[in-house]
Amino acid sequence: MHDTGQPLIEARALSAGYGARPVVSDLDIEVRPGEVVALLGPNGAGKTTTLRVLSGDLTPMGGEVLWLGTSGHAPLHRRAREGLAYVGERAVFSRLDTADNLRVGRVRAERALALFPELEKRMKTGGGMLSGGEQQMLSLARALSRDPKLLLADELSLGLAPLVVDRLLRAVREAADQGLGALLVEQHVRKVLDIADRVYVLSRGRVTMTGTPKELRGQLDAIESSYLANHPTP
Ligand SMILES: Nc1ncnc2c1ncn2[C@@H]1O[C@H](COP(=O)(O)OP(=O)(O)OP(=O)(O)O)[C@@H](O)[C@H]1O
Repeated sequence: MHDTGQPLIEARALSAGYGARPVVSDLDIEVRPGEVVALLGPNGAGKTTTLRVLSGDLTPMGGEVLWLGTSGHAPLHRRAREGLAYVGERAVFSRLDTADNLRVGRVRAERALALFPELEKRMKTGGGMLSGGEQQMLSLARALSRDPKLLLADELSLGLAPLVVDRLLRAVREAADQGLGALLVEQHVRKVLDIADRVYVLSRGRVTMTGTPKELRGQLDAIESSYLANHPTP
């Protein structure tokens, strides 16, 4: 456990959604410096909605979000300037090479390569020609190179090979060991539990379980089968 201070972000009795309908309700969630927190749950549980409202991309319908100890709605771009990084869909410019992708993100190449040396041989390769894993390393390198206080990441490892998933999660863990707080929505339940300090499980818009990975180990099967219930196998 690497807890070093007051929460970077805190949701109190938070609800959010689209139109008149809340999709998530009564959320109490916090992330502190130095910790990796996993947000798990089946498709449609409201994980992306939770990240969006925490980031400032969606306005709360009820309750509050405290960002750096201050309550009130601040848009994503303001929170981004203050140290919030959001990694959602792969945001790589396919027509720019890796070096230019870093340049437009105002990231020093050396900094990104220190995080992901495997990108060095791909600096002149167009973003669209990178593998899914390389694209995600580039997205994560761009986010982490700015030394954010908080990382919110939505399915970093979607569709990636297990070794690449390990690599991305290890980079997040190492950044957290240097003080980053991270909230990760992740389908690879067992892998994320290997690096997480705490876990929230969301079901139908509410937190139904919370604890350390050790505390939740005995319930892994239940957590995973709740996913499977929403992913019928062919
Ligand atoms: N922009 C939107 N407008 C209206 N409804 C939305 C919007 N985005 C999501 N929803 C609805 O909100 C609910 C929760 O979606 P959300 O994407 O937050 O869940 P999730 O847990 O991230 O699921 P997934 O793993 O499938 O992305 C779903 O019923 C979805 O249809």
